[in-house]
Amino acid sequence: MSRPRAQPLIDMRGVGVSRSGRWLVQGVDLVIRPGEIVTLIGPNGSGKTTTAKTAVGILKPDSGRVDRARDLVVGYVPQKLAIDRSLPMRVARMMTLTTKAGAGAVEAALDRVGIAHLARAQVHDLSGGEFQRALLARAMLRRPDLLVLDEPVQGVDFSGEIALYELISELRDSEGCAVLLISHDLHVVMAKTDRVICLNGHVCCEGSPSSVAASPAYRQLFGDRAAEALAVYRHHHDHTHLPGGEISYPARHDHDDGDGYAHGHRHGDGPCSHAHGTTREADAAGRPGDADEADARAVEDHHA
Ligand SMILES: Nc1ncnc2c1ncn2[C@@H]1O[C@H](COP(=O)(O)OP(=O)(O)OP(=O)(O)O)[C@@H](O)[C@H]1O
Repeated sequence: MSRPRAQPLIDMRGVGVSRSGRWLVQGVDLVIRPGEIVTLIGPNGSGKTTTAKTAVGILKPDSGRVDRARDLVVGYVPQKLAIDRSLPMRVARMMTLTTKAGAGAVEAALDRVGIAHLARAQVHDLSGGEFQRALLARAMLRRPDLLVLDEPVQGVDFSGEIALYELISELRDSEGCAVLLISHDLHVVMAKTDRVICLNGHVCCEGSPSSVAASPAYRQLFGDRAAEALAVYRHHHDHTHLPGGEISYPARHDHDDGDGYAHGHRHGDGPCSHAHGTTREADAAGRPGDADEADARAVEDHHA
């Protein structure tokens, strides 16, 4: 699965897609290297799905070119699924609708995303977060070089959203796959994202989450308020969930509750305003030693 860094999995240059005489996207450059997490953001209709579909070969470009690594295996979780969730179907069955896999592999994949206990559950009984995990597990069954996730946090509440982003970055680390993530949610960009590409029919700007948030093109597109609402989340692996449901804390940890200052506490010591196990990387202007995040702005999230 690991390929030399010099060889991109996807290399799009000047790509345009046109329908009915209208350019849906134009002049898009997108390079995805092995193990990278690249996030496409942009308003509704800005061409994120079109770009992702063109990257993986579902759509053909009308201009420019797309090069893909030889034998590239893609795990694609589309935004809209052709699965009628109201029909009776067990989770384990859904896993093998599009990919051949034995019962052991299905069980392992569900276990990997934390829902092994739901293998025999009905798909229509799953919560939004569980359903997204099942789709992730199904995509991982293919052992992809590149995982493409179109709006993976749809139908997921705020803390579930953070947990899903965590899971995605853990899968990247353990499986070594690259991830192309699509989001129109400007409030949260996972901290593990290597690069954000901001689209609006063309690439407006690109870079680390914090540099994109600070860029004039991003601010022009989404406004200063949106730029300030971009929060970058970090996870501190500070505790272990024991089989009996108890939580073990090996040591105190430092975190930032959004006031710009890190301080130590443990869950259970008192009120903890952030989602379980996750802290917000707030206004890094006041945080020394994190140059990459230097321009990050974070304000109270709009989900609270
Ligand atoms: N087959 C098609 N024919 C004509 N127009 C299309 C087609 N597919 C997409 N479009 C249009 O292209 C534009 C980009 O669509 P796309 O789905 O790529 O945007 P998006 O950024 O993913 O949007 P969203 O955040 O709403 O999912 C939209 O205006 C859409 O209506």
